[in-house]
Amino acid sequence: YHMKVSDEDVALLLACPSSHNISDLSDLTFSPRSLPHEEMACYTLLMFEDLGLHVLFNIKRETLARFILFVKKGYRDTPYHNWRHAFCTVHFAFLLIKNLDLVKHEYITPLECLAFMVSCACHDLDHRGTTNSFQTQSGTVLANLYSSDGSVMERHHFAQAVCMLNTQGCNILDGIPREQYTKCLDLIRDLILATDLATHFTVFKEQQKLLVEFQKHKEDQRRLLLCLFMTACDLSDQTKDWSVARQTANLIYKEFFTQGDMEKTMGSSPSESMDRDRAYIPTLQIQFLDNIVIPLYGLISQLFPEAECLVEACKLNREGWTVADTLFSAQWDRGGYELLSDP
Ligand SMILES: Cc1nc2ccc(C(=O)NCC(C)C)cc2n2c(-c3cc(OC(C)(C)C)ccc3Cl)nnc12
Ligand SMILES: [Mg+2]
Ligand SMILES: [Zn+2]
Repeated sequence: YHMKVSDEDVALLLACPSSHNISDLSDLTFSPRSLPHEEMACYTLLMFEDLGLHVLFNIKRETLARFILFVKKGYRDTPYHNWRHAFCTVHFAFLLIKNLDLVKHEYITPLECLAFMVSCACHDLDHRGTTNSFQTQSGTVLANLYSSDGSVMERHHFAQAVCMLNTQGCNILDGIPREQYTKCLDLIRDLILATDLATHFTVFKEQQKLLVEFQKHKEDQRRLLLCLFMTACDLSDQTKDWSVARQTANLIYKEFFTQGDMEKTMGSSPSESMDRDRAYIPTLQIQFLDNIVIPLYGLISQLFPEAECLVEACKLNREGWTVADTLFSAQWDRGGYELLSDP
């Protein structure tokens, strides 16, 4: 298992020349999907260092580099839930921390900042491109392990994160005093579990109460805010321009339809979103934006006015889908699906 990341890989990453400097990446509109695949590990290292986390928690640069490379290898080559998605998620956390000045204004503590960045990197580790209900319905090993507690995939992602941290030479938390280490791991667990869509709705009601008057000194309120930020990071492609939002939908439905095909072969009938013969993507995306994405960034922008541009970007993408809808329905019977693929 250890041979997955060689000392040469680590040395290469430590010497990584980056074509942009980190300030180019710090704007809320910057799209991390525009960066070359082979530079993502390097930018992950640079983001952690830019936040000064290695100094605060005396993390050796070599340990951080090895951890990042292990996390990168911990993702499978699925259309959407891959290392690039994890990188985009970490990048958006970086954007929130920098642009909302979260640590400076004491919305989160430095330890919470570290847990937030690590949770984003690890939040979809070893994803197979299938949903929680697919695990349970097809009785996978992961379902046997976790289905009694729900959030099957998210519990697996957390278990994988713990496994990474316990790998020799990768434990970026081993420089932290015992009681802070436990608190950090507990927070990583909550933050990764927060990315289960099924629990999002219940928690979101709680988070809306935060709006009334947010008390920074209350740890449970900061934890709710961090869970809100986790879903915002997970969905951050929706805050970029139309070409990114459309391409992401393309990748997600590639995964969904593959799962639907598998479910058909297994004799069970897939839900509409998973069924390539029934799903109409523009309508599904407009519903997703209206029901989940826009309310989420809307709540964040009520707490942080500087995040208003994120809501505007999501609304523009919603417009994109209404235009696609008119185009699609005009061409739909003639296989308008190709419209989704890149020109
Ligand atoms: C563009 C976009 N469309 C989506 C459309 C539908 C769904 C979906 O899961 N529908 C239910 C199933 C049973 C059919 C998710 C979508 N999605 C996500 C996403 C969000 C997640 O959960 C949080 C982060 C908590 C919201 C968790 C996983 C994913 Cl893939 N990310 N981007 C998207
Ligand atoms: Mg996930
Ligand atoms: Zn994700």
